[in-house]
Amino acid sequence: MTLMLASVLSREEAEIALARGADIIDCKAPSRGALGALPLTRVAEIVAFVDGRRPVSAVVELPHDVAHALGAFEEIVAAGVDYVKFALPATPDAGEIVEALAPLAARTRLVAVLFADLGPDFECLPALAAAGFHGAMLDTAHKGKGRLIDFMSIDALCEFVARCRALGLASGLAGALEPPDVPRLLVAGADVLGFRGALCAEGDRRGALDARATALIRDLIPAQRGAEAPLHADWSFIGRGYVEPPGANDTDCVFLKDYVAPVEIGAYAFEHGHTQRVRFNVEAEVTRANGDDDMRSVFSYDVIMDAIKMILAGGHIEVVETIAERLAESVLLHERVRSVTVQVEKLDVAPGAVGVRIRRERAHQDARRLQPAPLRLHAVK
Ligand SMILES: O=C[C@H](O)COP(=O)(O)O
Repeated sequence: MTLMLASVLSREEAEIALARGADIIDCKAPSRGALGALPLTRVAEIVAFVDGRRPVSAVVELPHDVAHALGAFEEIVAAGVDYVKFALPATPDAGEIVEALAPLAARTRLVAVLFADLGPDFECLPALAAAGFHGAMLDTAHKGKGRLIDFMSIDALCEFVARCRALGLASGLAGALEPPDVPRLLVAGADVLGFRGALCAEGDRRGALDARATALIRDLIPAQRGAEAPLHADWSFIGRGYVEPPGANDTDCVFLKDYVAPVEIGAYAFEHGHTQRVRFNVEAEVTRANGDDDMRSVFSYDVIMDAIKMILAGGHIEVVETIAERLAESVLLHERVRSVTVQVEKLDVAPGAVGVRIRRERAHQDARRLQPAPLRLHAVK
């Protein structure tokens, strides 16, 4: 299950985030950059207000020397937060910093933040796990220069999440995320998606938290609906519009037409080690949107393109049928999709095109039984 983290700068904003259903209240000073710390008194105020109703996280700005760093961490822990986040620099002394924080990690939940736009080194993940860190989060350092997804492909993000999971680390994704990013990122299966800008009026992270914007993000992330509802039941709601209006039976077609990508494909020896052009045509029959111009009620073609990219990122594939089956399977994970037709064509083996077209559908009730396994279509390196 993916939780929603909302970064707030005051008790008043914490109140909005709480009322709109954020799962984690994150204390942060957006005016101080990507990972700016709030004054301790403000953090303590937010902790007191939240009063155990949700976990609270807070940012520590890492001072230059380790001795002072430990002091800063101790102070924030004393303020009563449940998680402490800090930016782990991509510098040669990162290992030393992690080691120095190991004693603290034994008694508090530390989360190292890596910046996707500053060449993050995933090789630090095993060291974080060995030092007893709670988790690792990807964010962006330079706000206003792009979203997380601009700096890292969906398959790289899936790999980050999978590596964290394999090491027993919680994983988080953030970085100027916008509402349409949510259904795309849910596929990665991260433990947390973090937001600030998307929760503010006009998407301005330095502005005030906005209740409607916060509610939109909340609605796009499936929430646990009571103890009787198993977490995995929500997996089937991934995608824009996971809330299906009762009695909605009409369908429309969302399609991807003539999408051509270089693919390592072919069963012959001569087809290995290089790519050939493959054309994709996908038609998803989806429950009709309610026409209210609200992204919560539609299924996105982005999701189809992401699924293709993730499948191709897995490396060489022998036959077009495999791609078609995997693609149909991923598209059908989305509750709104009733059936899908996938056509995959190789363009470089004959004057025209050769390939396969398949149509797959699922019974409505089957969607509820889908497991929450993240869409990991290739081996974790
Ligand atoms: O920890 C999450 C963030 O505060 C992300 O902020 P942002 O959505 O403005 O990049």
